Amino acid sequence: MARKLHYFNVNGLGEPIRYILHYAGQKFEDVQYDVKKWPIPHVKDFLPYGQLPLYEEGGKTLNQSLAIARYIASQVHLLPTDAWEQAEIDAVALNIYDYWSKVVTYIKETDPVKKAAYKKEILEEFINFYFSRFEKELKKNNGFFGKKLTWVDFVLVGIVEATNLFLGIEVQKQFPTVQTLVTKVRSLPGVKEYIAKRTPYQV
Ligand SMILES: N[C@@H](CCC(=O)N[C@@H](CS)C(=O)NCC(=O)O)C(=O)O
Repeated sequence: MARKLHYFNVNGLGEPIRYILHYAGQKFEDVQYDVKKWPIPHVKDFLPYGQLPLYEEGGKTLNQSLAIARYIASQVHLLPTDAWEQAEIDAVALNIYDYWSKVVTYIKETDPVKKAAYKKEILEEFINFYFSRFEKELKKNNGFFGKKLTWVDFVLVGIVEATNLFLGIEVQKQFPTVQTLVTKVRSLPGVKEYIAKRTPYQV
């Protein structure tokens, strides 16, 4: 079945989906758009909500990064089968995205004074608030958010990498269990080879 993932040539919301597809050994076309040339009118107009990522499979399309990651996970045994466990994993994904929304506010801010203030707030408050909770949840489960590796572990690693890219830090260094998860996911078969081959991202 033909699969295509449309996303930017950066490490953002589409990257964990790439990781999951590579880990699961799913063949897909990785369609990358140059973020520096965005918006590309004929692409933007083709997107249902004007945003990436977009996933295509068998002639159908799906937007929203979490819906895409979760759907692919369901096909490749990275989604728990128990409904309660699924809901717990969904909650983790939404908590991670609540954190990410703070960083997005910073990325989008154009006023330099406000931007500096947002950065300070993220570095001094939000990272600690969210990542200390991620640490706690990972510790409960032997280093994963669920009973074993699930799609949301990939989502956290993607958001850690995006944080590092946009804020110029290495956020995982302050949180040892998150750091272990990052190392584990980045070393998975398929993911490791993909990371070694990809062009380093810049913003
Ligand atoms: N909630 C959406 C957010 C998608 C989103 O923010 N995409 C950004 C890139 S990470 C985008 O397309 N930005 C370009 C634009 O809005 O024109 C998701 O999770 O997929």
